[in-house]
This record gives sequence, C-alpha cells and structure tokens, in this order.
Amino acid sequence: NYKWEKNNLTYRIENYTPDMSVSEVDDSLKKALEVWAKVTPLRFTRIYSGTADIMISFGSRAHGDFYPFDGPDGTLAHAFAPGAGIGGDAHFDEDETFTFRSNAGYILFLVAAHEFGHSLGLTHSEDPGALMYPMYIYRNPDTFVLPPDDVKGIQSLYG
Ligand SMILES: CC(C)C[C@H](C(=O)NO)C(=O)N[C@@H](CC(N)=O)C(=O)NCc1cccc(N)c1
Ligand SMILES: [Ca+2]
Ligand SMILES: [Zn+2]
Ligand SMILES: [Zn+2]
Repeated sequence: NYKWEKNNLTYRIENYTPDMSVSEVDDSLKKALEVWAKVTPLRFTRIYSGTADIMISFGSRAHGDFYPFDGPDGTLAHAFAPGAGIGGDAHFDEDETFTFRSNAGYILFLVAAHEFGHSLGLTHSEDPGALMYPMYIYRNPDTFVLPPDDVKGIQSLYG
C-alpha cells in the first residue's frame, strides 16, 4: 500500500525538541501538514494519546528502528511510507538545530513538510525546485508555496 486508503488521518506529537518552544513546534508541524491538505482531500486531526497514523518524534542516534541517526547534519529526519505500525511515522534527528523562522539552523516547518510528503507516499524528486528534492534548501516559511512538481506528485496519489 503505497498510499493511505482514507482521507482522515491522525497525528500525534510524542515529544519535543528543546530548540524551539512547544507552540512553535506545534505550529510548524500543523502548517507542514496543511501544505498537503490544501491540495488534496486529506485532513489531519491531532490526537494526544494512543496510536496515530502519523506518530511524530525527535530522537538521536539509535532511536528504536533500524535507521539510527548520524549526529549533526547529514540525515536530518526520515519518515515511513503509508501503512500500519511505523508506516507514516516521522522521526527528526535531535542532533540538528531546528528553528521556527531564523536561518540559524533548519526550519522545522520545511523539514516536516518534506517528511510528511514521505508519510503520504511521495519519494524524492529530481526537480531541484521541489520540496521533495533530496537536499534541504532554505525557503521563507511565510511565503512558502508548494512547488508544482510536488502538487503533481501528491495529486497523482490523492487528487
Ligand atoms: C536518505 C534519507 C534518510 C535522507 C533524509 C531524507 O531524505 N529524509 O526524508 C535526509 O535527511 N536528507 C537530508 C539531506 C540533506 N542533509 O540535505 C534532508 O535535508 N532532507 C530533508 C529535507 C527538508 C526540506 C527540504 C528537502 N528538500 C529535504
Ligand atoms: Ca543528522
Ligand atoms: Zn527513525
Ligand atoms: Zn526525504
């Protein structure tokens, strides 16, 4: 199952990074999900206990799956394609500095929007302007618009 067979998905924030305030993390993650909700019939509901479709956590090095993180830089985060259990989950490397707006560190909103693309079934794009391009590129979160390549990709799955 390369995509979710339902449009109403749940997410749960399991823990927080000390780099940002709780409200900045909540807002960044909510906005990152909205990027995808805006161009699909997908809807995201936050839950505070139990198992959500998309479980979100921060961890470093070995953190409970077969893909340990690598310290500062390199891999910033990873997410699993749609499915039960770990499917859809997004993990962020705590050894990175995540920020809300400044470019002193990685903008959590941008990294999360990219990861949630994977959580919804997207793989990487060769288009250097795409959000799903493998390498992080700084963009102003206030003026961010989902690039056409990503809109095409997500609508080919959930359009
Ligand atoms: C092989 C994968 C586990 C690499 C991993 C990734 O793509 N996660 O989705 C990753 O963290 N890639 C880095 C590559 C890098 N250090 O630039 C990245 O920034 N991915 C997140 C990202 C965030 C925002 C935009 C884009 N294009 C990529
Ligand atoms: Ca890392
Ligand atoms: Zn992980
Ligand atoms: Zn990626």
